[in-house]
Amino acid sequence: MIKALNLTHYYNKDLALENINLEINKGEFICLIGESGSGKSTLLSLLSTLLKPTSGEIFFENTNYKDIKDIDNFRKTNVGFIFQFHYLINYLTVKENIKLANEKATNDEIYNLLKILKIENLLDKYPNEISGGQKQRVAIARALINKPKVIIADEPTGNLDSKNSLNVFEILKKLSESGTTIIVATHDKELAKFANKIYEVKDGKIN
Ligand SMILES: Nc1ncnc2c1ncn2[C@@H]1O[C@H](COP(=O)(O)OP(=O)(O)OP(=O)(O)O)[C@@H](O)[C@H]1O
Repeated sequence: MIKALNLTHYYNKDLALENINLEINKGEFICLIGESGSGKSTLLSLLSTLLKPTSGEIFFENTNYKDIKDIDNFRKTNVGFIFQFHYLINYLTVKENIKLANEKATNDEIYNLLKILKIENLLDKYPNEISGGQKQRVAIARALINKPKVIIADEPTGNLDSKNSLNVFEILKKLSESGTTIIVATHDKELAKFANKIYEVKDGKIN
């Protein structure tokens, strides 16, 4: 589904990733592990079109990223993002935060999604009225509302306790089992065991 060929990325003159080759199939759950600064976030940014590689190619369902005309629209329709910090807007309710990602989402769609994530009772709450784990589940709902084919998550549990972290990975696992491709960067080797494949990024390389 996603294929990366000989990806190399420099920030100015600093090499961040070198000659990465990856093939990710539909519904796979991939974990990138590695030390801080090893290049995980850079790789996620390249795979999700947020960043253009210095050299190399990336294909999405056999289409070269370079041939995609409207990359913003491509990203909006195909990729859902989850980050370490939830980036919810404090003066909007849970429902309104999710609507920001998809203004056409109906109340029923939002309710059903929140029900799957077991937070349907939080629909009209504001972010500062709910817990950290609940906020991250709202962020997951926001990433899912467009029914993306791929979820890219960068340290999605970096800010959560172990129980909530486990819960987030269980949700991601279920999503992959229903066909969504999941690519996650994490420091946590135990949580990485949820993945079908673990890649270690070290000094900008995958061995
Ligand atoms: N925007 C940027 N400009 C310049 N250098 C950058 C930028 N982003 C990352 N780097 C550098 O690229 C290298 C890889 O960083 P990256 O953020 O991809 O690592 P990481 O494995 O995700 O780290 P962490 O686990 O701390 O998030 C590091 O040396 C970092 O300093």
